[in-house]
Amino acid sequence: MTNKLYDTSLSLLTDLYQVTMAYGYWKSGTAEKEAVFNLYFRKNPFGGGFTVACGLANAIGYVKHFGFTKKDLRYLRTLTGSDGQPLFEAPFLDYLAELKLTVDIDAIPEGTVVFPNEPLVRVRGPILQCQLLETPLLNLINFETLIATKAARLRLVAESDTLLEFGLRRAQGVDGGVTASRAAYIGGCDATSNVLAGKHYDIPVRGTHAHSWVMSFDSELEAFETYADVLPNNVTLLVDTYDTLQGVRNAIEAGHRLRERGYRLSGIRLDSGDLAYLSIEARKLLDAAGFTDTAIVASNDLDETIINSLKQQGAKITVWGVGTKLVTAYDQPALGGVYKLAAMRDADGSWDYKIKLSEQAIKTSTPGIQQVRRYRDERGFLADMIINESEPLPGNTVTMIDPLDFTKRRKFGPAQSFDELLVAVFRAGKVVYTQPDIHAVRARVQTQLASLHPSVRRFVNPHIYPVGLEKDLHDLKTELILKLRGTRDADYPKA
Ligand SMILES: Nc1ncnc2c1ncn2[C@@H]1O[C@H](COP(=O)(O)OP(=O)(O)OP(=O)(O)O)[C@@H](O)[C@H]1O
Ligand SMILES: O=P(O)(O)OC[C@H]1O[C@H](OP(=O)(O)OP(=O)(O)O)[C@H](O)[C@@H]1O
Ligand SMILES: O=C(O)c1cccnc1
Repeated sequence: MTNKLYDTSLSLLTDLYQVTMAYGYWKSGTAEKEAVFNLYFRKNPFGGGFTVACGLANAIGYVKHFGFTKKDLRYLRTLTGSDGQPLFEAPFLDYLAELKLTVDIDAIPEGTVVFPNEPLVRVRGPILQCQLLETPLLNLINFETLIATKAARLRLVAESDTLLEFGLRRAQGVDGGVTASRAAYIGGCDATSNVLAGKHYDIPVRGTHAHSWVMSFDSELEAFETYADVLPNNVTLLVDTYDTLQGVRNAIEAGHRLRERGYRLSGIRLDSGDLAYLSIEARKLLDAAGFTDTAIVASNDLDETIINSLKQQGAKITVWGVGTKLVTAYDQPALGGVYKLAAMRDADGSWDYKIKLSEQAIKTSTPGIQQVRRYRDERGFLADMIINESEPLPGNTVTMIDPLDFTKRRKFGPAQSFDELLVAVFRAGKVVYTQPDIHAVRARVQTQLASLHPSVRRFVNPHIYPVGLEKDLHDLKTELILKLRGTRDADYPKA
């Protein structure tokens, strides 16, 4: 179910600085040094309280097919520096020609709800290889995670209504369209209008017709009757080309003829005007004519806020077509996922933990070979604790510390149930993970959302789901910060 686009090597789908750093590691003899990087984001998108992990399937496809082709290397050979001389020596390009990834990758499965600062993907292996994967992994995970989260928000407001993704025409290019359709389906859409995405990803495809169909006939009624004649088993008529309520009457007339032929008028679509008022009036007309099972579809720059408002206004819409604002993540066009070095193996075999300092505490990275423990009870998820997998935990009872306020702590005893979220995906460069099919991933999103407290799911000032660091990891991070800042203050409040 991965995009066929990734079935060929896309090793040059990276930033130049990854290749120049790779050259630097190779040239300075550190290419094989073992490193660990974590991919995470710092803020839930759309001002929400949760995020839906997505994009792993395509990331697996990318890593699986990684390798520099002769053509890639021929291109790299042409690159020059400021003195006009080649950037890369020939032996480095020979090294890339032979390069086979040997990394271990652990990741949180697609469809899992995730929160800021949790590693969604952890890459461990020779630093040169980890470095080359930074940009493509961020590209693949950031976008699909963003769109799946947007779709999950739409699903929450649409409740049991049908949600159709109509975004291809407004999407950010070809892959932006195809990949958005996949993530939108996983997040909770029921179908897409995007036929290529349907074929690639086994997503149901659905659709109505455009204004051009109506405009190409002398009358709207003739357009509707012809459409019903040629596609009697797929009749949802767009009624707003000239006068919406007159359009509904014409649809009803076409619907009567359809009925006589043993078919049904599946729906009408509203695409302009006051969708609450028009849907209520259309519903009355349809019901009075006996078309009680004809659905009212609405489209026109919809998003979760407008759908929510329309529902509160009593709109009689049960099918929502959402395009632009879904596939472009209109109100937040990027997820700010980052990929940070968290540890390097020393010559003596021990880990040298790494952090990136920042003036803002939230932006200081966390060291360690991170795993996420999600504590839960029978009602749902309680809290997520990031642990350092490479160090033994202090005992049966573990303490979780809020990374932004070390006085906020929580203890979890041995009886408390938890799941470890990151699972093995690659070992020594080989896939060891069985990707669930897209429908199972989509279903997972809904069970995960149901395990979140409603206060975390709400859109306005959502409750912040607790994510903390295990105490030893917190202490390690504090010590590294102090060391890097050159502070040796014994009085510094140690957790
Ligand atoms: N009752 C309503 N409450 C809140 N928002 C609505 C309601 N009805 C429609 N909308 C939304 O308001 C916006 C209206 O868009 P716009 O100004 O383009 O008007 P329009 O009716 O589509 O006009 P046009 O005929 O030019 O397409 C759309 O995003 C639409 O989804
Ligand atoms: O509004 P969105 O959420 O992006 O949903 C997709 C839009 O694309 C179509 O409009 P368009 O004017 O392109 O073509 P049409 O003639 O089929 O309406 C459709 O009617 C929707 O309004
Ligand atoms: O099928 C539809 O109604 C449709 C498809 C794409 C964009 N807008 C509407």
